[in-house]
Amino acid sequence: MKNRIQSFAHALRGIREFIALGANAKLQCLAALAIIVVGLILQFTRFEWIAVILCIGSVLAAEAINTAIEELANEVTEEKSERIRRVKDIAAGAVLILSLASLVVAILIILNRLN
Ligand SMILES: Nc1ncnc2c1ncn2[C@@H]1O[C@H](COP(=O)(O)OP(=O)(O)OP(=O)(O)O)[C@@H](O)[C@H]1O
Repeated sequence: MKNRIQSFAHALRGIREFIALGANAKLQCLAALAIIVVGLILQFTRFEWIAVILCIGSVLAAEAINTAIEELANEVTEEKSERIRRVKDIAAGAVLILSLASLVVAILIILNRLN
């Protein structure tokens, strides 16, 4: 049980560090807050909230993994490296894919509410 609590504490420390490290993370948290406020104003339905929560969770989790990959890559080498460039670009691409998909979901939900 103590191990479980310790793992949870480590994961919470990881979330704190990921938000402190990345400017992107702060922006994404701000965007999440904005859509939550819009949802409260437009009174999203239960299923719309499910979609929004999944989108927010996916983007933040992808950004956290991206940050972890960047940290690891920098530990491997801070010198110019084609492979490190590719690794970082692909990880950033994964965040972009989820961010764009989430943007489309948000737009569709908002348009649906306004109709
Ligand atoms: N060691 C390296 N060798 C070659 N290119 C690199 C290297 N480190 C970073 N890059 C390039 O610079 C970009 C930005 O990398 P950086 O580590 O500065 O991340 P960042 O500024 O936090 O970016 P992101 O917006 O993706 O979080 C990478 O996507 C990659 O194209």
